[in-house]
Amino acid sequence: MNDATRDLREMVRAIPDYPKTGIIFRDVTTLFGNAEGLARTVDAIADHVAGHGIDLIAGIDARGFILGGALAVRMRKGFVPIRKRGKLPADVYREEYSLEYGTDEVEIHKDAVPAGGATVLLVDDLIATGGTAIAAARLIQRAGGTVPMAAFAIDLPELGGARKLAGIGIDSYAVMSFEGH
Ligand SMILES: O=P(O)(O)OC[C@H]1O[C@H](OP(=O)(O)OP(=O)(O)O)[C@H](O)[C@@H]1O
Ligand SMILES: Nc1ncnc2[nH]cnc12
Repeated sequence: MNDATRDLREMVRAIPDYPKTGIIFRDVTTLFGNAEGLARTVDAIADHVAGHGIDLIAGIDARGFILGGALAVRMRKGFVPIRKRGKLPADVYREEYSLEYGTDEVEIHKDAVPAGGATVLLVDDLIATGGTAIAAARLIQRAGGTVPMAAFAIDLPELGGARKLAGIGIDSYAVMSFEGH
């Protein structure tokens, strides 16, 4: 871990014994609320993915919209929202996935990827078990996109999400990681 990454980690608020789950909640509102924290997180991802032929950025509802939206502007790419069930107005594809507690569903517009396909960077604030990111990647693929890479502000490596993404051929990059969860 270099000094820059240590500074960013210190901007993430840890909430121990988060209600109902008992997890340490890694709160990015403090990171994104800091001008340097947000800009340097976005810059780190933009630098990492430069030269990989990304056509579009897809962000996951809700915290992935903050990072993905900022990154799309920084990279001058369009933004595709992957939303929780029932929010998108036009025809959708839907995937169900498991969380640490319970299940949820995400959707993408069927026409989110232009005809002929596109290389899409998947973005979210955090990867834990990987259930959300894998469901989102499937949606992009069903809409005709290719997903070579996914990028996160935070990885919780003990929960194995990045390994699961690698298992379906998606490289992941995280600006910082936290042991424990
Ligand atoms: O890797 P996983 O185990 O799937 O967990 C990661 C997901 O959990 C959080 O979202 P959450 O479902 O809490 O929704 P929110 O962004 O609306 O708060 C986080 O923003 C990721 O999307
Ligand atoms: N530990 C955690 N902190 C914040 N968001 C999460 N989403 C899944 N696990 C999380």
